[in-house]
Amino acid sequence: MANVLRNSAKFGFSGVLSQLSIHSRHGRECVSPCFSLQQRNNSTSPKIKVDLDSSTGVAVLRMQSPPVNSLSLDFLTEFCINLEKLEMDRSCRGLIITSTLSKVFSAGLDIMEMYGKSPERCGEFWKAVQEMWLKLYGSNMATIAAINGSSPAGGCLMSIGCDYRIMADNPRYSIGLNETQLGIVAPFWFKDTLVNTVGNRAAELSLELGLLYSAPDALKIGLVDQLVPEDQVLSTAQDTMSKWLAVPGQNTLSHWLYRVRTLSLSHTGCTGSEHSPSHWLYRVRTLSLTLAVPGQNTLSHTGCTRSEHSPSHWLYRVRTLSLTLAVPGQNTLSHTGCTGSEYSPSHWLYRVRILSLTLAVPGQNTLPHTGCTGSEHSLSHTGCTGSEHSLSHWLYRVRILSLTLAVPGQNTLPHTGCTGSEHSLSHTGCTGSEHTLPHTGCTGSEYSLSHWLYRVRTLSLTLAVPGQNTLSQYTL
Ligand SMILES: CCCCCC/C=C\CC(=O)SCCNC(=O)CCNC(=O)[C@H](O)C(C)(C)COP(=O)(O)OP(=O)(O)OC[C@H]1O[C@@H](n2cnc3c(N)ncnc32)[C@H](O)[C@@H]1OP(=O)(O)O
Repeated sequence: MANVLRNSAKFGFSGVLSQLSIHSRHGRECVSPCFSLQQRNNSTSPKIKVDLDSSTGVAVLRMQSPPVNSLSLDFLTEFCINLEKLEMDRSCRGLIITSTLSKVFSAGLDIMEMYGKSPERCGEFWKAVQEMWLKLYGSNMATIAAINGSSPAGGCLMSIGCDYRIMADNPRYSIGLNETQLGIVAPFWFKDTLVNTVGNRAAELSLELGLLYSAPDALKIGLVDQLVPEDQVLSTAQDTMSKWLAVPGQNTLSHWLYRVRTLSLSHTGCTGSEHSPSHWLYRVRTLSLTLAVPGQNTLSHTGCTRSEHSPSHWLYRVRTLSLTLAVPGQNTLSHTGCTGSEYSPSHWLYRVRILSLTLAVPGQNTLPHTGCTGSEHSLSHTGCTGSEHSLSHWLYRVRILSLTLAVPGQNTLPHTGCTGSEHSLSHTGCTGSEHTLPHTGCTGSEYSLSHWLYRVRTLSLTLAVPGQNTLSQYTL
């Protein structure tokens, strides 16, 4: 195994990656996802077995592809077809995913798919990986991963694509997104899903170091929700599922409202070729940026229908949408002007993303605004000088600053042109009535920094709700 992995890295994952991303963006469009899935399923013996209990509405999907349930194109195709069938079967409300193999849930993406293959095949493969995640994470069924063995990389992605994870209490089993250890950069949606599961810091550490966690450690960081003796993994999943299915409207509210963080736009009623995952995964960012622009956050952008207009739906959804996805569709490394060693994947890809998120003030957070030049590799591209260049200073401050700036109508970077006093709140450069404080109804002692740093965070979140972004509606 080690040889396979070493060879894979040696023969150029980066080349494969670039081939794949090019192909994904320009590849042929998929007329019907279902049709294309069926077309490319060439396997003979089933790698997936599904049993649906019509009395409970719960299906158990068993992965049975020795030796390690690696996610090959055939495997993924079969997996997606089965998922799609269950999704369309209204009697099925819950899905449990498990493995028939001893010791392994899934070894993740099939390494053999990742070198020595034609660009077309790589494109198909990568599309299938995305489809697997989109279908799973976007499922209307309650989903539980019954992890009865090791689950590295893509296996972990599959697990965190589910609503709940029960793992065999065996310290020899491991789980995690270890791609970095293989010289592969986990795509942003792997990262987002991990962040949703374990939080920012744990995800950052995990991805930068490519960590695999033993079952007990995985429980500690929240990567799995429960450990049970190996022979009870499935029965516990079945018991747990009944709790999920007992939640009123489980297929809608509780399930969706909290999960849409990453997938939000696939939920927006788009049809036809727009379903093509590669298309979506790359475009969603740009589209969502639009949604995050104050004054343009209208529902019509998302194709939502009446029932989706319910406030609770939107309050949760748009809030996370605008924060999470308020990433300029272009905050890739090329925009930051990074070169050479700065591409070091584990460090930059994960950190820059956070940084650029911070700078994601709609409409104004483009680097051209910051007048960046050569030195833009550092955080100085925000135009700040002197001691502000210190990295730790910026990484922590900019985050707060940008929240402040995210207040509609006041979040203009051109306003910043900060000088001297920019360490104070006046660094937004606002004057007179533009001062943010009068807008928010704050007075006197409320101007104090600590007050602001903590309050503005909440305020700006609130303001990101479409149609309600008016300060007058809030009594502070
Ligand atoms: C396309 C570019 C985009 C990249 C973005 C996403 C990137 C990556 C996501 C991934 O999922 S990459 C895959 C990462 N997977 C791993 O690191 C897991 C590696 N495997 C293991 O750690 C172990 O095999 C195991 C799962 C813990 C099981 O251990 P066990 O001791 O039971 O079995 P082994 O002897 O190691 O393996 C048996 C047999 O299976 C082959 N194999 C294992 N993993 C894979 C795999 N991922 N793909 C293909 N084949 C795999 C292994 O070579 C052995 O084969 P033989 O030597 O018996 O022929």
